Amino acid sequence: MATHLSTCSSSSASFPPSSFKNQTPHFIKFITLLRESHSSRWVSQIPLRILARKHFQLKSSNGHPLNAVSFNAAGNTLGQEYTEPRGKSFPISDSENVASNLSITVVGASGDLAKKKIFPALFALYYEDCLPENFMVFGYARTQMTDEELRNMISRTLTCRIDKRENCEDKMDQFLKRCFYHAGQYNSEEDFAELDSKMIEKEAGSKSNRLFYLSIPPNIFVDVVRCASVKASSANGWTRVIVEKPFGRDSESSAELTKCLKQYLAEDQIFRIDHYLGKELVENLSVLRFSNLVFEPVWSRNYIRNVQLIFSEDFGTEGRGGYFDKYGIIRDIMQNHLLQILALFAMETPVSLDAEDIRNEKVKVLRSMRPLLLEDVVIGQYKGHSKGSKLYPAYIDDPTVPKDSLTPTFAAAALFIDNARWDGVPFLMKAGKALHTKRAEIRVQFRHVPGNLYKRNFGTDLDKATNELVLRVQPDEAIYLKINNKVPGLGMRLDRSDLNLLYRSRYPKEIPDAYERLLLDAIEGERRLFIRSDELDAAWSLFTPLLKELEQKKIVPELYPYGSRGPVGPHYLAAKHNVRWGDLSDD
Ligand SMILES: NC(=O)C1=CN([C@@H]2O[C@H](COP(=O)(O)OP(=O)(O)OC[C@H]3O[C@@H](n4cnc5c(N)ncnc54)[C@H](OP(=O)(O)O)[C@@H]3O)[C@@H](O)[C@H]2O)C=CC1
Ligand SMILES: O=C1O[C@H](COP(=O)(O)O)[C@@H](O)[C@H](O)[C@H]1O
Repeated sequence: MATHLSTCSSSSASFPPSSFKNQTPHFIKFITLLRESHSSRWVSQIPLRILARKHFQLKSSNGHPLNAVSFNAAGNTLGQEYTEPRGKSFPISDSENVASNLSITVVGASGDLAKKKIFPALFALYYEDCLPENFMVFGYARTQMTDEELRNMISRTLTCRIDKRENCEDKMDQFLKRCFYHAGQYNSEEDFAELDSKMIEKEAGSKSNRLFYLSIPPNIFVDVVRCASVKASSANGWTRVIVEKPFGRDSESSAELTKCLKQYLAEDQIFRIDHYLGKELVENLSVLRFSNLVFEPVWSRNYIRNVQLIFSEDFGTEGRGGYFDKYGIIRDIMQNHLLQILALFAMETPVSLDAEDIRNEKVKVLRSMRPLLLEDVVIGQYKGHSKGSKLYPAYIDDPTVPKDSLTPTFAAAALFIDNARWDGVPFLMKAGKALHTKRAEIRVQFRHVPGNLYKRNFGTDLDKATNELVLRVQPDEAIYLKINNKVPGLGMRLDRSDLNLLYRSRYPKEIPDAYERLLLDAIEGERRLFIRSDELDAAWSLFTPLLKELEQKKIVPELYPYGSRGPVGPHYLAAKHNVRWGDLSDD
């Protein structure tokens, strides 16, 4: 049976409360007796949900008791005093949180990401009973809309899980009733003050926690944070802000953004999202490594020959060319998503699963890495292509992209971690748009078996006989290990097979979207899957010199046809480091 670490619950005043619904009868009896037998005020005053939490069952995504980080007795995540951005400073007690409101404001509610990911993820959390009883969702953007129009817009994007459809329509109606809209400018304190009034009205006077999701272009991040923190932050609970990428274009602009955000927010109020960290297989990477004895001992240069981080999409920048042309694939995918996976993959065993322990280890990896050199990078850009009667556009056919754009839509790079564990092991990244397939995977190629007894059976190409561990992040999540085995029969013929953990066979239920996990964690104050500012600085330090050189030298990307396997450059790059791309043999 699978062990489920993450469970959610909602509150109730009756006894036994709804939060006890998953408790054993034994536990409920124990709490009942405890309450009945203690006349002392301390037990009778402990809210029931807290007693339930302190027992064992509610878990956030790191396996810690739900709320253990954000709702601890000291008041906030690190046990420090919570500093509220309007200048007030006070501890928040556990009991105060029990009856609190949660208001989630999606800034940029009219946009693509909000419709595609954020509202559906919020609904999924609601459906799964992961949101507190008193929660509300506010949409904020410049577009004029009524509450009803927002609800219509959202309702078109909501879906029920394939495996959980019970009462789904009713749940949708209930969810939509909790959604409200406020139109305003992003730099208007007045408009945010009106939003605040609307929130207070709906919050019905009780204590409120507020989460703002900045689903807007980065040039207006700071305006929104200023207006929201000055005029719409919670007066008596926590205020947190989820910031979407891009976090700057290089070290300087990123540092500037961090500095500006920190004028209004403390670091622990800022949740920099990298949605790849919320993907199921990326979460499983550490579990696989640290909870199985067979992997950790081979997780080093002694056994691993190279690691490959591969991302490809079978569509171009359609509709996002304006944004993409300023950033390119290196900033869009490599500097964040792939580098985050690399850091998780390569980190030393953290002291614990606490956010700071994990982020400390990740930052050490990033700081041990060599900045990228131009000679270890190749770039490409897709060109138009016709297949039968269908015409596929070139990147520069996008009307929002300049005709002479040199922005890479494809890149491959070899990175190195100069520490004792990984010295000399190439970490190869490859990312591209408009390729022949959509996939994201981590491939670990092991060294040759020394003095292999079966060399004769493999022939001379030992590369073909090395073990390879693949974590297929998407689509069709799987973890498989390529091994050599004997073909059954009287002879001695060797074969390559896969030991395959295919998620859809093993776990026939829908895997939650990454945004669900991340939103839940932000609500819980769990920061493990969010990027700390020093991680961000270290990540930019690796890529900034290369990005500047590419731009200053106006390096021309190698063209590749839309829908192809990309340019040939990556093959030379891999060969230079004695690597063979693993995805070629798996296609
Ligand atoms: N879309 C995606 O798949 C992904 C997006 N992101 C990031 O998420 C954020 C939001 O993305 P997305 O929803 O695609 O963005 P959109 O371009 O759809 O913008 C979101 C909203 O912001 C407002 N807006 C757009 N452009 C401007 C502008 N120049 N000035 C002021 N307001 C503007 C619009 O609302 P209104 O006019 O009503 O005010 C729009 O509906 C961005 O930071 C993006 O980089 C990250 C990963 C994936
Ligand atoms: O952050 C981004 O990610 C998407 C790909 O995300 P996925 O979860 O669908 O794999 C990518 O299309 C986009 O360009 C980038 O900004």
